[in-house]
Amino acid sequence: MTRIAILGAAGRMGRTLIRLIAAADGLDLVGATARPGSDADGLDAGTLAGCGALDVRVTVSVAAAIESADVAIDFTLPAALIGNLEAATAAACPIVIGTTGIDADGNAAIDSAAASIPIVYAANYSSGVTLLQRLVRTAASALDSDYDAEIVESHHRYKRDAPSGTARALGQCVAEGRGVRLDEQATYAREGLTGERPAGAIGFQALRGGDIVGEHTVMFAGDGERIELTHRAASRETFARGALRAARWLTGQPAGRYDMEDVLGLRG
Ligand SMILES: NC(=O)C1=CN([C@@H]2O[C@H](COP(=O)(O)OP(=O)(O)OC[C@H]3O[C@@H](n4cnc5c(N)ncnc54)[C@H](OP(=O)(O)O)[C@@H]3O)[C@@H](O)[C@H]2O)C=CC1
Ligand SMILES: O=C(O)C1=N[C@H](C(=O)O)C[C@H](O)C1
Repeated sequence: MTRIAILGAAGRMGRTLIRLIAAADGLDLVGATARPGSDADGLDAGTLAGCGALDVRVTVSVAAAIESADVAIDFTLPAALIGNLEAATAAACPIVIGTTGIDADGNAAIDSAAASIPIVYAANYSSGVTLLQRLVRTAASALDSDYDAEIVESHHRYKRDAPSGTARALGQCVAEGRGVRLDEQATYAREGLTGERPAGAIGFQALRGGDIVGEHTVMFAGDGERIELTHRAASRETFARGALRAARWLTGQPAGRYDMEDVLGLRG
């Protein structure tokens, strides 16, 4: 039995994860957190998620939520990440992180915590996007920079960060395939008298609307042809199933920072 604590239990992903844990064999929900001041504090986590009471109270204390957990799963907001990492490190609790919009300090905090506990971080836990990242790296290394790279992502109206973490990760794959630095080539959105497109730019466009779960296209536009690699998620369960797979896998790993390629055994 893998005992799991969900950090961010009141969110769209948190509730999806709780429902899947409740329905799964071999998984047990033992803790759940909400933002301090949240109406969800003190509620039964299963009732909150809409799958019936699970006898697990939502708390604002990360330490209490992870006390008896084999692994924590974090789908919160960037502002919560450092505190969650500190609590996981203090409790020696492995953690799967799905939160996006993390800045350089947050990223450094993950690296630092990974020196003492095992951590999986992925901007997208779907198997399809994990494969897409490989395809994009391959395409970018095969095509010269006359093929302009543009990344277009679409998400629901509630999403708070842009471009998506997945879009940034795909941009990183283009940069790696080309052997360049993303921070030197990235162009975010366009407006006004922009001038001609700089050679080698990696463009990002973010669309927001309705209930779109998450769609990403990487376009390589050349003269006379273009290649488009697209992934469309139709359900949040796709991400949640991947995160649960990562959680099961992580409990057997030594301290270190891992991603979905490690979880899926795709590393050469
Ligand atoms: N890696 C992946 O595969 C995926 C990543 N994501 C990412 O996961 C994150 C969450 O997405 P989603 O569930 O849609 O967003 P939501 O806004 O629905 O959920 C985030 C939840 O975290 C809560 N929260 C904020 N601060 C804390 C805290 N300190 N402790 C506990 N809970 C806290 C929020 O509470 P409140 O609303 O009260 O502020 C909210 O309930 C986003 O960064 C998103 O981009 C999403 C899908 C897939
Ligand atoms: O906020 C979301 O919903 C999603 N966020 C992740 C991201 O920023 O890439 C993954 C997925 O696209 C859904």
